[in-house]
Amino acid sequence: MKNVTYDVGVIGSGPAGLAAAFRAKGQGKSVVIIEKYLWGGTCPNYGCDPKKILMSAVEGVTRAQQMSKAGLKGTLAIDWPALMAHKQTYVDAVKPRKTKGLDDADIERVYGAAQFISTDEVLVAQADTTIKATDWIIAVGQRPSTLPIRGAELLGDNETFLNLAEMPATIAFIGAGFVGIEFATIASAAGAQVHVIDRSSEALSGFDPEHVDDVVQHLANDGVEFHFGVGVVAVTRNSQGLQVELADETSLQVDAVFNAAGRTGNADLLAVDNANIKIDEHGEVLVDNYLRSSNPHVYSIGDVASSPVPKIVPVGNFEGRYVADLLTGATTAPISYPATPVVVFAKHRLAQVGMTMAAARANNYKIIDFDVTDVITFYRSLDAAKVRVVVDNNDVIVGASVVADEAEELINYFVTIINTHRTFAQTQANIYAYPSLGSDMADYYA
Ligand SMILES: Cc1cc2nc3c(=O)[nH]c(=O)nc-3n(C[C@H](O)[C@H](O)[C@H](O)COP(=O)(O)OP(=O)(O)OC[C@H]3O[C@@H](n4cnc5c(N)ncnc54)[C@H](O)[C@@H]3O)c2cc1C
Ligand SMILES: NC(=O)c1ccc[n+]([C@@H]2O[C@H](COP(=O)([O-])OP(=O)(O)OC[C@H]3O[C@@H](n4cnc5c(N)ncnc54)[C@H](O)[C@@H]3O)[C@@H](O)[C@H]2O)c1
Repeated sequence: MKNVTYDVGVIGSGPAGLAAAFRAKGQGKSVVIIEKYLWGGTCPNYGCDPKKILMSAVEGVTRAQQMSKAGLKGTLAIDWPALMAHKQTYVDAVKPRKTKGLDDADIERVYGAAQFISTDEVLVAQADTTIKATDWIIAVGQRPSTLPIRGAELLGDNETFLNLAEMPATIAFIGAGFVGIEFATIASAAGAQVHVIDRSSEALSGFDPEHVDDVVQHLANDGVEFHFGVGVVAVTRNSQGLQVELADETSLQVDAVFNAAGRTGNADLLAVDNANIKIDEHGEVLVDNYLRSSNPHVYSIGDVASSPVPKIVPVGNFEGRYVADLLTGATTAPISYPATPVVVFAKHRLAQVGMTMAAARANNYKIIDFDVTDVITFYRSLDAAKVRVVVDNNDVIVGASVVADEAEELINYFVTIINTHRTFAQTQANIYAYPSLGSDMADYYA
């Protein structure tokens, strides 16, 4: 058994863990990082990045469909195996790139599942190693929640969907959250007949309901069938494939079913009791506003931290850098998050940042609607685009929601506007390239 000691130990090599490791090492700490599965974690291997690559083909098909009314002839179709091969070239390069980056930075890597054996020590049995660290950072992410239904073992998840060799003819997604809506978009564009089932009455909770309706309607127009307000009771195999039994006593016959019903933290697998670390019933580490757990030398960041912020890559990065700065004394302040944009990569993207529309209504803030369909960027590709903005009592922009082909880019302008506390008039202080998403903003209030 090998016994080693470091200043900082990081468990999990996803976006959060890597950000912490590089920052702590860059500030002079000795650092070890432990990974039990794929170096780089969820996002680049079986999350955001492969999804966004598959989405490129969807974007191409969508743009061609829109332009078929305006001078573009012919139809485009997704060649799934070829698209998957393209995706895989990206994913295959992740591990060598991440491990080389760690090696070049002189950050020690250990492969295997970590478990705490005392308040400052971890065992990685697969590597026959125990590791002591002055401070530990838990960045072990989340896994798909297990659905409490009969036949749960027949369901695929985000990883199996993003590795499908062939697109099944009919698919059901359980859950109309981020994963269900994004994967339904991809599967539908690739030719599958798609069902989305959600026990709640609407998709994408937390987003502006009217903009969510637009996203759902765009998908429904393409033939995606939504089943809201009904749970799944069981999934069973029969001679034609899989049968999904719904709580309203109807059933669906499909070729594949995917669990998109939420995720649960991985901290329950870390033997946290041995280190006096408290976790909640969702497998997430309870943290204070320094991201410190109940053990003062153990911190938690990214998806597995029980913090009130979206579980997305840029938040994990931000938290990783913050905790490293805390450990090196570069900061002593509690964590404070800037405006954080979230995006649903549906057929027409839905993005929001800052104050939600629900909070705006509760605060009696003004909500301004812009139908920007006729503004040059959206007009040229016949995109039905909408922007909704919240301003406070001083006309300062404090929130925005966008449904548009390029919402994930447009929302970034609002990130800067909100972080710099600008009014609409003050956004005219910048000159943006014309015509572009930036210059379009002048038209919003022209
Ligand atoms: C399908 C999908 C699409 C997504 N799309 C987006 C998107 O478009 N934009 C966005 O911002 N976010 C997206 N996300 C969310 C994003 O992937 C996560 O927020 C991000 O990966 C979290 O980073 P993390 O470092 O906290 O955890 P992870 O990336 O999950 O990394 C945790 C790592 O810890 C390892 N680990 C777990 N337990 C142990 C252990 N005991 N010992 C050692 N290692 C361990 C895991 O193997 C994993 O590699 C998506 C997620 C999914 C599932
Ligand atoms: N674009 C992005 O940034 C992106 C993309 C994918 C995932 N993510 C991250 O991953 C997390 C998980 O995403 P997700 O879509 O799995 O979860 P989610 O929480 O966004 O949505 C889960 C949905 O499943 C429904 N549901 C739960 N249990 C159910 C049941 N038994 N039967 C039917 N419906 C049920 C819920 O009502 C909800 O609508 C997100 O919170 C997000 O942070 C982000």
